Amino acid sequence: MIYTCTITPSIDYTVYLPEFHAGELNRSKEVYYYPGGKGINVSRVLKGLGESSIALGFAGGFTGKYITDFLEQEGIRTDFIHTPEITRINVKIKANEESELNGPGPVITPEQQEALLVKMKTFAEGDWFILAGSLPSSINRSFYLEIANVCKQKNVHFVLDTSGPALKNLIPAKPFLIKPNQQELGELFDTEVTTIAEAVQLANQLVEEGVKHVIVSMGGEGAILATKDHAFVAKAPQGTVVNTVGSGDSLVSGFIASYINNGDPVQAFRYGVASGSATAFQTDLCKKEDVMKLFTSVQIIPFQE
Ligand SMILES: Nc1ncnc2c1ncn2[C@@H]1O[C@H](COP(=O)(O)OP(=O)(O)OP(=O)(O)O)[C@@H](O)[C@H]1O
Ligand SMILES: O=P(O)(O)OC[C@@]1(O)O[C@H](CO)[C@@H](O)[C@@H]1O
Repeated sequence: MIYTCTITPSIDYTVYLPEFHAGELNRSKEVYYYPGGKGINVSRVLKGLGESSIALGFAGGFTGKYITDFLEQEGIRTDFIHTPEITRINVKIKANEESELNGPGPVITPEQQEALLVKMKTFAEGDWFILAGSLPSSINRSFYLEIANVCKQKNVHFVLDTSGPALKNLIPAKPFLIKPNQQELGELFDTEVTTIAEAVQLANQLVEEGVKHVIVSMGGEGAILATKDHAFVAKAPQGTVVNTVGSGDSLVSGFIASYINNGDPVQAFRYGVASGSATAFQTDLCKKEDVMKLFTSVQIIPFQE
């Protein structure tokens, strides 16, 4: 079974308008209310790619109920721990440029943290656990290490898509896959990543530290994949960008959906990049038919200095 875990879910209130003027009243004729948060996006994309998952994490209030109902209507199983706080609403403005306004995550009590660990006790060998999205610093870092430890003890594939200190602290847990974007990779090493060669060099360092697969997503440029055996560069397909929110999550989902069926990281990488771009080219997250249309146009080449 694949479990996704979103500690800080959201409703993504996405507003389209031709131009956005800060400091003025802006009116939009096209808005969407999608369940969001990186793990939840992964569950939704997996479903669209024909794979089932169970969405774990913390949700509360009317917004938490909206998310739960939405996912269940899409046929996605949920097992959220309820918070007294309402789940945040993140605002995404799609105008001449993309702007985002994300709220803070909830306070998670020690009892609620324990409740998540109890759910993890039922995991079986070979399962997948995808911890994705921001990890509030109000939660002690030892909790995240404990989560990673449960995965290790149970031989569960641990996939991590987060950023900042939480990402840094969990590298020693040797995840199966991490997917920083270019900026997040730079933050991890306290530098700025401007070229593919720099991204590959830093990704290789993470592989040396024990991460099995490092994918660095680079928006419209594509992505790179580093493993202990090789490094590949993928060029993203061309298309009209509509909404890139969730494209990184789609890359992760596509990689996993393919890998669990063929165990081939390069094929999985191609499918992942096609999934990321398929999402970038539409308002909602991608489905299998969108990905298949782009799959063959993703160019993958071995990295050369
Ligand atoms: N402008 C674009 N054109 C084509 N493909 C894109 C574009 N932007 C993103 N993608 C696709 O989506 C993948 C992930 O994009 P990106 O690097 O923006 O992820 P991210 O920053 O993690 O996104 P998010 O946090 O919103 O999910 C890219 O590797 C690429 O395949
Ligand atoms: O605040 P976080 O947890 O870093 O990111 C949350 C978020 O921006 O990420 C997803 C896209 O990847 C959106 O659905 C959601 O609003």
